[in-house]
Amino acid sequence: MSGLFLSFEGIDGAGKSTHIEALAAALRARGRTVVLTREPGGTPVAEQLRALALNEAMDPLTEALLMFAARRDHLLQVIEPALARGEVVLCDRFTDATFAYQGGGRGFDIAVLETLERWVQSVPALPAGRLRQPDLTVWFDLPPAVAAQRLSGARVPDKFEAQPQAFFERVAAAYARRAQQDPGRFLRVQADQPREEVWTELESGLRSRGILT
Ligand SMILES: Nc1ncnc2c1ncn2[C@@H]1O[C@H](COP(=O)(O)OP(=O)(O)O)[C@@H](O)[C@H]1O
Ligand SMILES: Cc1cn([C@H]2C[C@H](O)[C@@H](COP(=O)(O)OP(=O)(O)O)O2)c(=O)[nH]c1=O
Repeated sequence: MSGLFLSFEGIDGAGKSTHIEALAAALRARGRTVVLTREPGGTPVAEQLRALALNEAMDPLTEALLMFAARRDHLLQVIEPALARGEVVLCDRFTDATFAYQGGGRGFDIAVLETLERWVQSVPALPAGRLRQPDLTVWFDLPPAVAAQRLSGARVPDKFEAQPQAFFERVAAAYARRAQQDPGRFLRVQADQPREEVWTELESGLRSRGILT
């Protein structure tokens, strides 16, 4: 069986965590081996970089470099080996999050992010010039005001979750731009609905792409 790489994106509180576990169970029930992982993180080195990036103040270039450094380690140590074994990788966030948070939220230079993306996502398994990208990115699209309501009081906010709503408006707009640039890779799910309806929309999108049978 060939490997499958799915990433999950959206602003904080959009509902990713709620649905990733259920999807992992659905895929395992169909006989697939599933690797559940997340960014920044997924390896000991990348988890240390995550702790820095999510808790310490730093300039946007430093933040972007930490995200991509964590990603490089995660790709080489976890994602590429799993794909080579024919497994399914479900990754809670990937590079679109850097374009959304550092690019949109922080206003950092997109051209620099594109350069880093080319460096980091060039992997030995692919011919020169081709980048490792998710086969599909599920984008939980939720208005920032609704996300803020969901998260209020629910957990201690990290550095990003503590940002004002205007930051998340920019993040959401940057996700929309990324999706527009590569519509075939994105499955947009309208996340402002009850959990069961979000799941139904996700399931039917995955069925229509042959990922769930
Ligand atoms: N469709 C939904 N409607 C209402 N609340 C939701 C829905 N999906 C998730 N939640 C709640 O919103 C909060 C954020 O969801 P979560 O899955 O943790 O989001 P994310 O992983 O994208 O940050 C949680 O408290 C979760 O229980
Ligand atoms: C992958 C990535 C995440 N982030 C941010 C988005 C989130 O606020 C945070 C961690 O994401 P996440 O794991 O979704 O947080 P949680 O599980 O607590 O909801 O890191 C970036 O700013 N850039 C990135 O490249």
